[in-house]
Amino acid sequence: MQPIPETDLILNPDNSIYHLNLLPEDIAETIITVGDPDRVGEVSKYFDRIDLKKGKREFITHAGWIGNKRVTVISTGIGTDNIDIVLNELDALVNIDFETRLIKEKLTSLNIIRIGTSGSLHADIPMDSILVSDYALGFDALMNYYTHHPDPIEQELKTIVGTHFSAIKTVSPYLTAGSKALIAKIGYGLPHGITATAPGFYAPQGRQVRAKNAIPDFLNLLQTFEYQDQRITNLEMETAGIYALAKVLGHEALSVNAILASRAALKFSKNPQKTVDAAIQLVLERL
Ligand SMILES: O=P(O)(O)O[C@H]1O[C@H](CO)[C@@H](O)[C@H]1O
Ligand SMILES: O=c1cc[nH]c(=O)[nH]1
Repeated sequence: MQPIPETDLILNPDNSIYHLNLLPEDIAETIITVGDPDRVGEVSKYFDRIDLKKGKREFITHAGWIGNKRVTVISTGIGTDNIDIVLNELDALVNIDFETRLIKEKLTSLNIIRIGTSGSLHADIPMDSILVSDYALGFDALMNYYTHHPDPIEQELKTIVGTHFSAIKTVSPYLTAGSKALIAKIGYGLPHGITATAPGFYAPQGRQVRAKNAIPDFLNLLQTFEYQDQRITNLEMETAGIYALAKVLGHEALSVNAILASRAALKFSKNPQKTVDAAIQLVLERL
């Protein structure tokens, strides 16, 4: 095995990983990701003890303890381009020996739980609810750059989805399941479905402010997808990248969505912080 060159695995002068600015001993095996850097403190304020605060750019990390469980919370910023960085660097922190630059013989599988905000596509998933992503469907380009192998159920759903969205010539959506173990442990009793991950917030989520949409019926296409007991429930910007890269790298991943927008009712939450806080408390209680 050849050592990974310093152009591919970049370490800072203090041996921390390039963007996250973290050392291997800084992270726990349970990682909560949030998009907004300000949400990191909203999670860690519930820790019994915080023993690490670090950051660089939009990647803010707090680590600490809930009872005798060590937990890390890290912000990803917006979009799957940032997820590429966060997932690869978290994986490197546990699975690459920074001294030898070799992949470790014994690999560690992290539990990665996103607490994000999202918009619901259906009237029966109201604003201010909390939803868990059984699957994530990426309309972004990230996974075109990685070798990945959908399992038979993912492949079947991906094919049906591809047919449903075949009018959109420029994208080939990718689909990955969330961790069954984490869904059972943390997602029980919550509304659930396929989360669509968009490469933007406005036209890529069917919004129109001034710039005109090239795919005017995109929202309707999302809302009308149905296959067996699955439908596309909500829209956000990171989950598909997390689910797909976590699977490629051998980690367990779950996305918990605080629903702030109801695209069916054309309404946005009047108290988003309360809903986000409810999602944070729910996840921490079930960890
Ligand atoms: O609240 P976060 O986690 O950032 O998630 C959602 O909010 C952002 C857009 O406002 C996107 O990142 C989207 O995925
Ligand atoms: O509608 C929404 C709400 C939050 N975040 C998104 O990406 N979309």
